[in-house]
Amino acid sequence: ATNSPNEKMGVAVCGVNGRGMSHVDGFNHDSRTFISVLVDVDEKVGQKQADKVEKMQGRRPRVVRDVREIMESDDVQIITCATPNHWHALIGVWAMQAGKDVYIEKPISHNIHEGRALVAAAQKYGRMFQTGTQCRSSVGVRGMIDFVAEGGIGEVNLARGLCYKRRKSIGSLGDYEIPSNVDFDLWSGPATFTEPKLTRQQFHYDWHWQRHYGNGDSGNQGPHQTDVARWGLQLERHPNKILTYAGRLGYQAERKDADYVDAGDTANTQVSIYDYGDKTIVFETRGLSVDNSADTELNELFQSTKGNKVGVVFYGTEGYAVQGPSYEVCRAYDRNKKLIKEFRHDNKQHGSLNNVHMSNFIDAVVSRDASLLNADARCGHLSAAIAHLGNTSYYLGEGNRVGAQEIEDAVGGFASRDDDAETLARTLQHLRDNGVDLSQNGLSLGPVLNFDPKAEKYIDNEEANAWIGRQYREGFEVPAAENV
Ligand SMILES: NC(=O)C1=CN([C@@H]2O[C@H](COP(=O)(O)OP(=O)(O)OC[C@H]3O[C@@H](n4cnc5c(N)ncnc54)[C@H](OP(=O)(O)O)[C@@H]3O)[C@@H](O)[C@H]2O)C=CC1
Ligand SMILES: O=C1CO[C@H](CO)[C@@H](O)[C@@H]1O
Repeated sequence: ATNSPNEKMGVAVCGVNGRGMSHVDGFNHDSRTFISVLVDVDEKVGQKQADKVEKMQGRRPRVVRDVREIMESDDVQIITCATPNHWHALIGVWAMQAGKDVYIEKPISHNIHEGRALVAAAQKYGRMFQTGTQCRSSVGVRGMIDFVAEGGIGEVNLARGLCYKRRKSIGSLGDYEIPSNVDFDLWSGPATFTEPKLTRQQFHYDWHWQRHYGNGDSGNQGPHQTDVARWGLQLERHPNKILTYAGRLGYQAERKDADYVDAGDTANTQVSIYDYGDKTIVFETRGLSVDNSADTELNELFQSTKGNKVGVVFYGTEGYAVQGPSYEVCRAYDRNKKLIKEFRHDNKQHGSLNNVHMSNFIDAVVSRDASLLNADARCGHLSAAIAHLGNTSYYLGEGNRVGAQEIEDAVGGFASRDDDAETLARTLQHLRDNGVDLSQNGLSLGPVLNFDPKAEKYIDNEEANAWIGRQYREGFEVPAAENV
């Protein structure tokens, strides 16, 4: 390691309004790298954050708006991406084609086609690729996963991921002015323009809840937890069958206006069931309040009846293992829910999770050994795909607002290791607790999707296959895996 910027590897961070500054922290913290460029389509955001980086490392990074400008730069060896989701894959593919190593935020893709392209590009160009799922570098999570693998809670065939995270309405659907500093053409990139162009009040962050750019909370918070679920169940593949019931509900009650239309179009309440043959993952998203909910067992396992619950529960024949509520702490319980073991990532002792995950990536970059990576492209692809598969079932059934009985019948006929009727009953109770009138605004039921994990296509379902990719704008096409 050296203190001379010239002898360190230069890092360009793309998208620095929020998460990108954690990338800055992580790479600034590692003595092998320095921040050479900030890329942001909002020049003002880029300059403001460059002031901070200059104070941090004593050298001002260049600020550019268009990521294409840095592909040939000699002071850029690594490109990281914390832009909105619809840009992740294209930046990743372009960077790897240009010979850069990449650190890409979760979900690494906006759709399955993009995840495939990233996996292929990393392989073809021999680049190091780390996914921003930092739980993979948590000593606590790893300890729990090892414990589960050694049979610590018996045989395990079911994991439940939870994103119970309060998300208020993002404001009414409208026609809003694009902030003057933003180059909207560039911001949109691979996403075709909508008409009107901007339909949400807050430009930043709330794109997560518009499917054109984001993937809802199942694709935002979700990939952290589905990744842990997949890891613990040792599932290095896609599922065979998927079923979702979901809706964007409760905002009329929240706003006390029966006609209120929120600008988001991703589900804020969603249960997706993934059948992997011998194992099941269930992922539950709840954006309405879960305070004092009727989820007796989950309340016990998370040791709380209040606030958000973000984590994973593994159900074993001899007990339970739980990641959450933080990424640092995991616990194992016996069948009577008596605590038997705790696993911790101690930020003081082990280093902050964020930084450790980035240093793991830098280790691989320096040694050119991809086997060191805690979350490579395929890992990121499989976990992001879980969100895309579940959302596709929702989008295809959206708006049918079927009754509870119809959902119960559908989940009853679906091969699952979960008590599906109980999960449905809890979900319905949760909605009632939040003032949702289920006779008017019920959940929608998606079709069962049969998926070919090898071909990465839905079986005999062209409507679903249309969601594998998207219509790209000219100049912003994410190539097919075969053409990267
Ligand atoms: N691993 C983790 O724990 C976390 C991961 N994330 C992930 O990070 C990503 C960003 O989230 P967040 O920071 O909250 O979102 P924000 O909307 O706050 O920030 C995104 C930034 O990216 C900029 N941007 C948009 N397009 C481009 C582009 N083509 N090139 C360069 N910059 C661009 C935006 O510009 P403009 O200023 O014009 O809007 C904005 O500054 C998400 O994908 C999210 O999933 C987020 C939080 C935690
Ligand atoms: O990864 C993430 C975890 O939490 C953040 C804050 O809610 C999310 O927005 C984010 O994208």
